[in-house]
Amino acid sequence: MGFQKKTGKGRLDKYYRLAKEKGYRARAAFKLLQLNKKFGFLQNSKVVIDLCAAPGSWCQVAVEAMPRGSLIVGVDLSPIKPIPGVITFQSDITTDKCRAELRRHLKTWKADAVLHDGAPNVGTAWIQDSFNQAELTLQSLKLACEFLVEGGTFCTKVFRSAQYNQLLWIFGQLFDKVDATKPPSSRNVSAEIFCVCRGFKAPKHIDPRFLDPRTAFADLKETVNTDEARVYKPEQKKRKRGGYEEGDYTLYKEVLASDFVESTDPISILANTNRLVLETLEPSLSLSALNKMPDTTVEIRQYCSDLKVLGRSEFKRLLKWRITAREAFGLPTKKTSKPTTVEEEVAEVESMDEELKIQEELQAMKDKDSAKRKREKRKENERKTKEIRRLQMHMTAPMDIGVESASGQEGMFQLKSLEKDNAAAKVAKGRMVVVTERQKKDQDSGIGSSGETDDESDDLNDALERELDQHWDAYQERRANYEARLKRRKQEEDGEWEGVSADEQESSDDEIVEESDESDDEDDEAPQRLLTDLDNTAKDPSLSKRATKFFSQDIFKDIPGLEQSDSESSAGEDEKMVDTEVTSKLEVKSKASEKAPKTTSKRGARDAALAVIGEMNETENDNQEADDWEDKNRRADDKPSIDIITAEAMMLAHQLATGQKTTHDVVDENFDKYAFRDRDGLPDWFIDDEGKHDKKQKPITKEAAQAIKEKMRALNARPIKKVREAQARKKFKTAQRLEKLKKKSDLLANEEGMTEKEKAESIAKLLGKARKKAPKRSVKVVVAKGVNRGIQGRPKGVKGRYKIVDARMKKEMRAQKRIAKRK
Ligand SMILES: C[S@@+](CC[C@H](N)C(=O)[O-])C[C@H]1O[C@@H](n2cnc3c(N)ncnc32)[C@H](O)[C@@H]1O
Repeated sequence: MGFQKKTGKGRLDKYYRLAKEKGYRARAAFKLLQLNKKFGFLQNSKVVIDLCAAPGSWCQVAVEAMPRGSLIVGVDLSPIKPIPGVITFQSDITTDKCRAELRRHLKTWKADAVLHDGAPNVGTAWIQDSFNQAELTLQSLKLACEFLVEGGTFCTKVFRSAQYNQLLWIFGQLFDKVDATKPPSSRNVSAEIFCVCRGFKAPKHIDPRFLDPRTAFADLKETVNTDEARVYKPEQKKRKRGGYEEGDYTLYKEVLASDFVESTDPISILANTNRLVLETLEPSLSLSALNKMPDTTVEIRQYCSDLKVLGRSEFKRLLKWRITAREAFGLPTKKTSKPTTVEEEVAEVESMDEELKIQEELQAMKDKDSAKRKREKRKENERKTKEIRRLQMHMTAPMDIGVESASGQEGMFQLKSLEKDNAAAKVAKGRMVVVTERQKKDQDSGIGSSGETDDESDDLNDALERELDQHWDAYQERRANYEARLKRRKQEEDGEWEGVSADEQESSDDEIVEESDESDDEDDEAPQRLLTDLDNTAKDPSLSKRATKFFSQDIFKDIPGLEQSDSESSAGEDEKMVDTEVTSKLEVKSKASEKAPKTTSKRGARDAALAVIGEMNETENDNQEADDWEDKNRRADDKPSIDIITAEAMMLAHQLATGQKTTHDVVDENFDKYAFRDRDGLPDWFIDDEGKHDKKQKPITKEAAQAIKEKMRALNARPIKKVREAQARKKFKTAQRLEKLKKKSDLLANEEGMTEKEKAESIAKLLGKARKKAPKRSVKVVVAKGVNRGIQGRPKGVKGRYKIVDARMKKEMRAQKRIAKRK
C-alpha cells in the first residue's frame, strides 16, 4: 500500500486527489503546507517571493496562510495562470532581467520569505540533473540573499546529490538555523528534500565564491571528471562544463596506436581520444609490428576505431593488449618491472587497476548495504502508513502504532490537524489535562506495578485519549456546522420581522428601556440573558412578535381565554416564585416581577414558561457552546434569540400555557437523581455523551411533535433571504418604472400642441415600449485551447459579448463547487 509507483497511475496518489479536491494546482501544495505547519514561516510573513512557481500551488498556499493584503510575487520559466492576490511573471531566475523585475515589484521592501521549488527540465543522466538542480538552488540562494530581510526564511528544494553537503554548509554560513526535512507528501521515490533556513544573517558582504557554482562545487567537478573515471566508469559520461581545453578546440581526436602503446599515460589517451590509428599512409615500423601481432584481433581493431562507444571491459582489453604489445616491443611492463622510472609508470596503470577493483568491490558492498537499508526503511514506512490508514478507518487503536508515529514528528504533518488549528489546540489541551490527572491518580492510589508497565500503559492511554479527543473534535465540528445552519435560519427569521409596524416599533422601544433598568440590577447574573429576553417580550400588552407567532400555532388554538387564564395564574405563580426562591434564575425573574407588578404579573406565568422553555432548549442543546453561541448571536435589539426547536420544549410550553403544569412543577421535576451528578474531571466527550441519557426521558405528545414538524416545514418553505431581497428589488424597480411612465404620460396629456388622438397614440406607444422586455444579452464562452490558446483580444469569428475561459479555471470552479457542496 505504501509502495509508490514511479510512473503511471501510481503517481496519482492521495495528495494528487486531495489537491484536486481542494482546488490546488499541484500536489506540491501539500509540501509547502506541511513545511509551514512544521516551521510556521508564512503566518508572519508580509512579503514572499516564490521562485519557480508554476503552475502556482505554492502561491495558492501562501495566499491562504499569509495575512490579508500581503505581497506575493511568483516567477517561473513557464507562464502562471493568474491567482488573486499574487503577482506573477515569466522569467528565468538565473538572469539579471528576473532580478530587476523582482526589484521592480518589491520596490523598497524586503522579503520575509523566499521559496524555491525549482526543478530544471533536463531528462538526461541523473547526475547531470542533480548538478543542475544544485546550481538552480544556488541561484535561488543568490536571489534570497539580495531580497531577504534580516532574520528572513529561505525554503528550498535540494536533491541528495553529491553537492548536497556543500549546499548545506553554505546555508549554514548564511542562516542561523538550517533544517533539512522531507515532508510526507514528497514521494519516497524522489531524492528531493527541503531545507528550511531560518534567521538570515544578512551579512554586509558575501564572498561571491559562496554563490558561484564553479567554486562552490569545484572539488566535486574534478573528482567526477578525471580521466580514470571516464575510462573505468564510462557509463557516467559527463559534459565538459568548463568548455574546451586551452588551445585545443577540436572535438575529434586521433592518436597512433603505437603512441598509445608507448605512452606512459594510456588512460589519458583512452579518455580523450576518439580513435587509435593502426594504419597510416606513411609506412610505420611500429604500426606494422602491431598489425602483425596475433593479439591484434578484429575486435581490438574495432575497439580502436571508436573509443567513445566503449565500455569498461573493452577499455580493459585494450589496456591488456597494450601490455602484450609492450612486452613484444621489449618495453617495460609490470611483470618485468624494475625500480626504473619507466617501469614505475607502467606499474602505476596496473596498480590503478587493482585499486579500482578494490574500490569497486567496496562500492558494491556499500551499494548492497544501502539498498538493504533502503528496503528496510521502505518496508517500515509502508508498515507505518498501513497502520495509520487502519487507524484512520477505525480498524485499530492508536496503541498499535509506534509511539513515535502516534505522537511524534509524523503527527505534525497530519492533514486533519492542518485544516483545523483550533482542533489541534484542543487536542493539545486535552492531552495536558489527561496527563496531569493520571499523574494525580497515580500519586493518590499508588496503583501500578513496575515503572516500565506504567509508562507503557500511560502511552497507551495517552494514545487512546488522543483518539477520543479527535473524535470529540470531529463531533464538535459537525455540531458547529449544524448550529451555524440553525443560526442562519434564525437570522433569516429575524430579518423577516424587521418590517414591523409603527405600533410594534413603539412597544419595542419601551421594552428596551425596561430591559435596561433590569439589567442594571442583575448585571452579574448568568441566566439573566434568558429571563431578560422573555421579560421583554412580556411587557408588550399585545405580546411580542415572537410570542405572538408562538401562540398563534395550532396547538394553542383551542384554548379559550388564554390571556385571561394566564394572567390569573401568573399572579399566584409569581408570588410563589418570590417565596420559594428555588433557583437563581427564578429569583431574578421574580425580582423583575416585583419591580413592575402591574405590567408583568399578567403575563408572569407565560414569561416564566417561556423562560423555562428557553432553558429546556438549552438543556436539549446540552452544552456550553450553545450558551456562547447565544451570547454572540443576539438580535439587533440586543435580545438573545430563543426559539422552540424541540418537541419536548414544545410540549412543555403547551402544558405551561394551558395550566397543566406550573413553573414550580417544571423546576421540581428537574431536581432528580441525575441533577447532582459529579462531572468534575470527566472528559468533554464523555459528559457530552452522558448528557443524552442522564435525564428523565419525558413523554412527548402527538400534538407537540406535530407542531414542531409544522414549524420546521414552514421554516423550510420560506424562500431564502437573498431570494426575498431579489424579489423586493424587482418590485421596487417596477414601481420606479411605473412612476416614470406616469410622469411621462401626464406630460403628454398636458401637451397643448397635440390632438387628443395623438396624445392617446403617444401614450399607447410609451406603454407598449415599457411592456417590452429587454432582450437578454448572451455571453459566448470561448475555451482558450487550440487556436484560441494564449490569444490577446477578441477570438476570430466571435461576435458580441464573449468570455474567455481556460480548462484550469473550469477545473478550479468545479473543485470550488464540490468543496462548497460538502460544507
Ligand atoms: C516542481 S515545479 C514547481 C511547482 C510549484 N512550486 C508549484 O507549487 O506549483 C518546478 C518549476 O521550476 C521551473 N524552473 C526550472 N528552471 C527554472 C528557471 N531557471 N527559472 C525559472 N523557473 C524554472 C519549471 O518551469 C517548473 O515549473
